[in-house]
Amino acid sequence: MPVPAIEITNLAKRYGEAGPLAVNDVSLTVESGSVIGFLGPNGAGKTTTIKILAGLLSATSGSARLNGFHVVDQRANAMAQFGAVLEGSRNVYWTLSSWQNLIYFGRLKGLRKSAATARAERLLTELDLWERRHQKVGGFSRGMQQKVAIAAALIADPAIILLDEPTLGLDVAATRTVKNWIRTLARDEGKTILLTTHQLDVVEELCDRVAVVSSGRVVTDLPTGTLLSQFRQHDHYEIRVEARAEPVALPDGFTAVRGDEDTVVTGHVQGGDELYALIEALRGQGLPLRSLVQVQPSLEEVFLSLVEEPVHG
Ligand SMILES: Nc1ncnc2c1ncn2[C@@H]1O[C@H](COP(=O)(O)OP(=O)(O)OP(=O)(O)O)[C@@H](O)[C@H]1O
Repeated sequence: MPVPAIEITNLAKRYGEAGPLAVNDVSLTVESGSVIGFLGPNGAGKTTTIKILAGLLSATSGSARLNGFHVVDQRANAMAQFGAVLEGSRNVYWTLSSWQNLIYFGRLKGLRKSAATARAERLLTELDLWERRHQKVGGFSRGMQQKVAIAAALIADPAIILLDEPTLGLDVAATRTVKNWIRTLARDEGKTILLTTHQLDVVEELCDRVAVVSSGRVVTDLPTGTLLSQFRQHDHYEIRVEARAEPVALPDGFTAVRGDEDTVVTGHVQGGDELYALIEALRGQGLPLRSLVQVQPSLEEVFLSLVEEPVHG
């Protein structure tokens, strides 16, 4: 069997002597070339796990390996396997330019000057930062800073990429750039990517698989499609009709909230017949239809229901 890119075995982490377990017996195997979403509510233990993988924190018990190398016992080899962008950290130096940052991190990762230069040139060009390569990163927008941070993580062309909230705080265009880039790294370059996010679209578009952690434990580990389809069986609709003074008569299970202009009808619809029946009921009352949207659950709602009742494949 090929060596997994990431292998976490019974990992636990307690901050301080008597603190709670931030990570509580996490085991996870990620095969080479896949993109895994490492998801969970705030405080679930995602960042702590990633910091242990990145050698920035020591585990209380259990082990982690990157391409077979133990992150503590074979530290130098393990550290050469990955690049990381950590949440809430300054991953690059703001007083340096993007060019200086990339050369610095390239040299730190053991690249020769010529290799670092060639790689930095390629990364900055791909990310559309070449023209501004000599400007200080501190003056860049959040999206550009994030692009530089990702480029710095990729400078030594690592096989494994750890991304903690890679699109947090980015605008639509920067999010699209980062997502496209992650997709290219995975599909065209065969990188293994572990990412955390609270954005459902990022999971849907990028992740082959999703592991959900809650209170330091993995509660679900499934292919993305399988997991998301579990939450799409009961389709939730939001229908806006013109607001009227008289109450709206609705089939069982639907609620209507009247606003100034629209009345918003919400509820779960089991199949097309029920949806038609609802629309007919509204039409029968002479209520002009303004809009109809299928509302997808947020990741937070998915997490909440998983914590209450884990889904298994
Ligand atoms: N340096 C620290 N000292 C003490 N407790 C900590 C420390 N860092 C994190 N924790 C605690 O460990 C638990 C897990 O935190 P962690 O940051 O790993 O969660 P997370 O899943 O990444 O959350 P988020 O989605 O909010 O980033 C939380 O209860 C947090 O308060």
